[in-house]
Amino acid sequence: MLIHQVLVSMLMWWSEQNSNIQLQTLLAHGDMTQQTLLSDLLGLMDEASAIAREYYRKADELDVIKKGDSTPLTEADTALHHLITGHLRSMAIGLPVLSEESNLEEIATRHSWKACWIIDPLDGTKEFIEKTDQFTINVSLVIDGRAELGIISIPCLHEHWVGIVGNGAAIFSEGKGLSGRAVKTQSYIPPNPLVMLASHRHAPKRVEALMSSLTRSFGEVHRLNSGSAVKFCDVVSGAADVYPRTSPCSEWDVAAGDALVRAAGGSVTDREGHQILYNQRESLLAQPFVAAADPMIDFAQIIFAGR
Ligand SMILES: Nc1ncnc2c1ncn2[C@@H]1O[C@H](COP(=O)(O)O)[C@@H](OP(=O)(O)O)[C@H]1O
Ligand SMILES: [Mg+2]
Repeated sequence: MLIHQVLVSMLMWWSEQNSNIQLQTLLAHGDMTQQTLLSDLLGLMDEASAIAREYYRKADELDVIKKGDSTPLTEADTALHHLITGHLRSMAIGLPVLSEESNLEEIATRHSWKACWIIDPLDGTKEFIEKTDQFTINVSLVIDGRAELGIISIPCLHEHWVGIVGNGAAIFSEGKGLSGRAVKTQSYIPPNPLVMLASHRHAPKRVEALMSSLTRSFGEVHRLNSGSAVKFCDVVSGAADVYPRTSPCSEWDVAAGDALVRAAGGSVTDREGHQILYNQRESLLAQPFVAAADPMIDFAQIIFAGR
């Protein structure tokens, strides 16, 4: 075998043995493998992304409703919610779904769920309405409170970013099935400037406070703005080193990115440096967290100590 063929097959973690024990146990119930699961999910995300783009083309004409937390809702959010929840519920592993657009009745028993899908059918609805291209579709599989699998689809790039904790992460192009390219996070190398992610909507004071705590440890800190869960993909791609979040968001905004970044070799922790648990509390609002490309740096301590 040629060296490059050996390298390519080594990088294709998704065609190898699934070493995520939690996922293995769950898939055994549905007689599924990691490959059949991913192939099914990529087909679903192809369809969802195409529908998202159709709505995006006519975004100026969509009715926008303000929700309780004052975030917007469009017909696109609702259509994607129905498509994705319907498909996930019908899969052989038969798991419940917690979606940003679920009604209270659908998730009334959520605390008794050992495993579930947590999804945001359209993350970055404001970006969608304002046509910045930076909206995503987030799907995560949570087992015993931990995000084990995450997919962030970016319809405007025709890409699906996928991670399974313990196995790896990869980028799959739309319509190309399982022929993807593996990705790993990169270590921070001093004295390079540290790149910190934020959104242009986040309160300036909050962003400045985060930047100054990082400046004390790293010297030069650059800010990169991205909308929605694209920020997690930026951590994985090497475009940024760290994504600290103290502004409000919900568990469906975080879980897929959490699994993706950890699967790619990075870290995602709460302010105490602990792994994030999902669907465990009364509130579905996410706690402050930090996602980082280099897991050897204790960003939680640097950012949150003394706050
Ligand atoms: N006041 C608030 N409460 C809860 N979540 C909020 C919020 N303001 C913004 N968000 C969340 O932040 C997401 C956008 O993140 P960012 O500002 O980093 O791009 C929104 O995703 P949706 O568009 O899915 O609602 C929304 O869920
Ligand atoms: Mg969202």
